[in-house]
Amino acid sequence: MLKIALPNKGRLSDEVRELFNDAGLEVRVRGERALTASLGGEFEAIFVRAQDIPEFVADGAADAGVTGWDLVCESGRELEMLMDLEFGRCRLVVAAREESGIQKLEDIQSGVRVASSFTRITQEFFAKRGQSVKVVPVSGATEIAPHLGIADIIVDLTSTGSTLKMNGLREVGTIVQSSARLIGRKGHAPEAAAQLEELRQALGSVLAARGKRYLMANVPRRVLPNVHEVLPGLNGPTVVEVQGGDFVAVHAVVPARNIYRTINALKNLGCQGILVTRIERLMP
Ligand SMILES: Nc1ncnc2c1ncn2[C@@H]1O[C@H](COP(=O)(O)OP(=O)(O)OP(=O)(O)O)[C@@H](O)[C@H]1O
Ligand SMILES: O=P(O)(O)OC[C@H]1O[C@H](OP(=O)(O)OP(=O)(O)O)[C@H](O)[C@@H]1O
Ligand SMILES: [Mg+2]
Repeated sequence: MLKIALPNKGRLSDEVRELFNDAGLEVRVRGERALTASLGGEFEAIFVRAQDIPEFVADGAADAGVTGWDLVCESGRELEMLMDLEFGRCRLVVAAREESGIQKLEDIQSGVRVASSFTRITQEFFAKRGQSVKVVPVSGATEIAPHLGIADIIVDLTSTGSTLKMNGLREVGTIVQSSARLIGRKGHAPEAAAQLEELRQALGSVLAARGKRYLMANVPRRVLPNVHEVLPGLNGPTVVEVQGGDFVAVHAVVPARNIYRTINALKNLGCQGILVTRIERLMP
C-alpha cells in the first residue's frame, strides 16, 4: 500500500483532510494523536510536519506527500510536482522596516542581515542577484527579528499581509509564489506511478467540482435559444423533453462564481423550477 505523507498540524492539515475525505479517501485515524491512518482503505497516511514532507518523500519514507511549495523549494530536493491543490496560497517575500528607507530589492545594501527560516532559498536568492547578505536563521516569529536588532530585513511567508503590517514591515519583493502541492518521488515503478495517477485524478476531480454547480431548470421551449446564451462556454446543456408541455428541462454544469447572475437571467427568460446543487466530483 502506498504511503502518503500529510501535515499533522498547522495551516494545511485541515484542508488536506477535507480534500481527501471529499475524494472518497476518508482519513480514518486511530485516536487523536495517531501518526498513521488509512485513506479510504486505498492508501496509508503518515502524519508528519509539513516541513519534513519533502525530505521524507525524496528519501522514500513516503511515496507521495502534500505540503507547501515553499517548503519543497527550501528542501532543495528533486521531487515531482504532481498537482497544485489550490489552497494554502501564500508568498515568500523580502520585507524591511517601514522606516528603513528600503523600497525595492535594489535598495538592499551588501552586508545586511536577513532573518529567515527559509535559509537556503534566502541564501540562493541574494547570491543569484549578486547581493552579499548574512542569513540569520530563525525558526518562527521572523517578523520580530528587525525589532530585536538581530536582523535588518526578513524573508518570510505572507498571505493577507496583516502580520507584516502589524510589525511595521513593508514588502519589497516576492521570491516564491506558493500553494499546497501533491508531490512524488522521481522515477516511481510503473505500478506505483499508476496508483499515484489515480490519486491525482481523484483529488483533481474534487477540485474541479468545487468551482462548479449543477443547474436544472424548466425552460419555455420558445426561449431555448436564449438559454444557450445564458449558459455559455459549455458543450451545450442537456435538454430533456417534459411530456406534453411547452417546457423542456435543461441541465448544465455552470461556474459557481456567476451563479446568481445565471439564475436571474434564467428567471427573466421565464424559466421555472430552477435547482442548483453542488457537484461532488467532475471528471472531464
Ligand atoms: N499565512 C499563510 N497563508 C497561507 N498559507 C500559509 C501561510 N503560512 C504558511 N502557509 C503554508 O502552510 C505551510 C505550513 O505552515 P505552518 O505554519 O502550518 O507550519 P510551520 O509553521 O512551518 O510548522 P510547524 O507548525 O509544524 O512548526 C507553509 O509552508 C505554507 O505553504
Ligand atoms: O500575511 P498573513 O496572513 O498575516 O500571514 C503571515 C503569517 O502566517 C505564517 O505564520 P503562522 O500564522 O502560520 O504562524 P507560525 O509562525 O507559528 O507558523 C507566516 O509565517 C506569517 O507569520
Ligand atoms: Mg506557520
